Amino acid sequence: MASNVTTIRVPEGEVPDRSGLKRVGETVRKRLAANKDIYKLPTDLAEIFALGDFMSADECRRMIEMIDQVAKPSKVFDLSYGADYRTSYSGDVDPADPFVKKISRRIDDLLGLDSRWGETIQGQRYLPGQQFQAHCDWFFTDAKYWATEKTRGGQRSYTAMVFLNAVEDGGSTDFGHIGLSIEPKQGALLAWNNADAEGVPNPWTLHAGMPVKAGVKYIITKWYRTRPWA
Ligand SMILES: O=C(O)CCC(=O)C(=O)O
Ligand SMILES: [Fe+2]
Repeated sequence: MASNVTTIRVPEGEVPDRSGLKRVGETVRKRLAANKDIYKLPTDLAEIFALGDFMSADECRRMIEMIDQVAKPSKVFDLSYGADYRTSYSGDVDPADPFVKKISRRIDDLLGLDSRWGETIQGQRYLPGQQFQAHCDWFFTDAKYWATEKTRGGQRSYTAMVFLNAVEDGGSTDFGHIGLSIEPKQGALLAWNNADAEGVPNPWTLHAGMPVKAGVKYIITKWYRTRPWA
């Protein structure tokens, strides 16, 4: 079962939501190129961007408290993954909460994306030994869940993630095929295009939340679709 964990299944034939993926990529590329605080990670294999101090220490602490209130064992979309695949605890922070709304809008604004395309922000907590093994955030359009997901916003285009604390040891976000490892830094945002410039889901975006060795790791993630999410 665990053997398919790192298998890359590139969609064959027609690529669902290709024009949407291409459009989102162009929108964000243009938007971030005009932002001098943005750092583009040094690779041509995927578009990955970083921004320090996206959230203040106070905002991070407040979000961590909210995550502790909603965190339950994490789920994965593809049930064929093994049991140790995503061992973190996660939960949606209240999308109606004014503070969550503020952070959510700030992410939309940074990327230049329509808030309607964004999923609810998900919080995630990793204790020592917990991890999110290598995966891509885009949906496998040959999987069962796609029948539902295609009607509720379609393919995932962009991912935005914020590290809410520095981790004592471990817990980096690793893009294994590209050879990039990003250490958690409080308030820092990472965002990447899950597709390539042509609108095809990009297997180079394979990434993992590496096991926490000491301390605890908190993050929030916001995934964007190609059409309004519902
Ligand atoms: O925890 C991490 O560093 C990665 C999280 C992740 O891949 C996700 O939320 O999609
Ligand atoms: Fe991910």
